[in-house]
Amino acid sequence: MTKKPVVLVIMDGVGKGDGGPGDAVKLANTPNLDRLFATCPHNWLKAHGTAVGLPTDDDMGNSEVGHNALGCGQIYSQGAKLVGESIETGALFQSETWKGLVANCNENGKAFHFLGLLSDGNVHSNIHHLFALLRHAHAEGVKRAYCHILLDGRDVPATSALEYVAQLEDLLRELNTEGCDYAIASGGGRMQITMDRYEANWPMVEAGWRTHVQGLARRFPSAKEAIETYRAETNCIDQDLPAFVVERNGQPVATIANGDSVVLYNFRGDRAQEISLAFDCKDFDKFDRGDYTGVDFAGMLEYDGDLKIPTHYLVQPPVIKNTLTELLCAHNLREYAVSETQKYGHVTYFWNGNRSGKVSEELETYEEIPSDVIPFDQAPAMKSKEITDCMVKAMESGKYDFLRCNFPNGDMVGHTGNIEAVVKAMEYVDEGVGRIIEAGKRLGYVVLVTADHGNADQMLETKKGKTSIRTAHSLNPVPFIVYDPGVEHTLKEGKFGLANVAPTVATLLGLTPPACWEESML
Ligand SMILES: O=C(O)[C@H](O)COP(=O)(O)O
Ligand SMILES: [Mn+2]
Ligand SMILES: [Mn+2]
Repeated sequence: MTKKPVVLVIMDGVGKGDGGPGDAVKLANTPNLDRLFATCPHNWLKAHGTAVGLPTDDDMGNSEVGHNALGCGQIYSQGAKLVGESIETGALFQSETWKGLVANCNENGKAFHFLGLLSDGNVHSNIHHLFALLRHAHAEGVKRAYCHILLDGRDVPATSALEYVAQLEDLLRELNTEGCDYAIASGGGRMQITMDRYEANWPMVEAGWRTHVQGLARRFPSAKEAIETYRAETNCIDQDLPAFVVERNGQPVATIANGDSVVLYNFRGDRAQEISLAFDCKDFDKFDRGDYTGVDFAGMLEYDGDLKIPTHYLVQPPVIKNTLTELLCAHNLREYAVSETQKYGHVTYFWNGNRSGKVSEELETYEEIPSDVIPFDQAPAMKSKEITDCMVKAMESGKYDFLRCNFPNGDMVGHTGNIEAVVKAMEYVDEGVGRIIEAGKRLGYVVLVTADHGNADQMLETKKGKTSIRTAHSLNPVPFIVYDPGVEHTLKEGKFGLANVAPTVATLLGLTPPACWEESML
């Protein structure tokens, strides 16, 4: 077995499509990837459902669960599953945190607010979790409950928001019993307010704060009217719809007032951390919170195990142990990771089991290239050139034993639904892969090419005979290619998933994968 240093290229959101008109990976001109598939050993890995710890094989993969599995060589039950189980067993409602939130409403006459992504995408949240929380709050005597809804259209069909709003309004009507006020109070598209990640765009979070907490957005009599009006005026898909406040008798239905109880019901951490900090931090300095003095705040999960964000949460996340980084550090091996802001946390925080800290400051080097704040279909190259430059430079330095990068293009442009731009995005990824392969050959590296889940490979979907643009991830398998010129590798036959990548990297580096890991493909 060779003991060359190893490079892992993660092409975010690049799976194996059906080769049809919605398969932007196939439509793109990708001479480098074509050559790799024609000449190198490769497998197709399962990147969705149970292979990455999600409840069922109907669940598409996503960056969190994908990078968790890639980085730890194991399959952990993930947030989507753990929250579902905690609701089912009732453990969530027995927690001190939940009891405290309810008691604050019942004993101090405060309102209960539920903030989160309104869909059944099961990537960041699940509307059924929200429904369970609302029902329980009502059964436990909470009189006033308000929903602050972030419209999805990114993990679910692009214009499906009204279906989820209708389901929520039905439940709220049922819970509006004598003396109760249960209502939607505010909302907006998830790419406009509240759900920024990795500090790419704090003004987005501030816009969410003004909407949910201060009631300062355009007012409508209902969420439905807000969505319909904005659609007609802007032609935007759900994720990009502007913020709105629901009003009644000339006043916002409810704003999040000092002392109220607030649950952020998203379970995934990347896009939940900034707004959590805004609610949770005493000395918060990212924007002016007005006359805010504090609320009883809880996240659905703990979003960062190292930074302890947020202070209070309802469900314990998977505690991911024995990661590849831990193994490498134990053997004094040096690692390097790079991406641009939008995926920087994916190759660091998600990769290392949702921990933002390092195992070893000395052995780990992480580099972030600032992302632009623009719709990515307008610039499908994103920072692929800069990521490649950094990677090649790190390879040339000869300092590192294991290097990884994430090219966001297939995924970030894929989510815009603009097929033409996604084709270009894939061509930029291919260029980056080509340069890294060339450097690998010149400098003596093994280069592995893979992905965390599909997206660019399925840009169209047909439902009930109607074909429309797909903005969500696909359920397709992803490639795993071994480029090691001059060395014969035989990949084992069998069914493999993302969790088989870390053991394969360990094997290439001459290390024995821990017994708790999945098996190496070599
Ligand atoms: O957060 C997002 O952008 C999407 O919901 C999921 O995309 P990702 O899992 O690739 O980040
Ligand atoms: Mn991804
Ligand atoms: Mn994505």
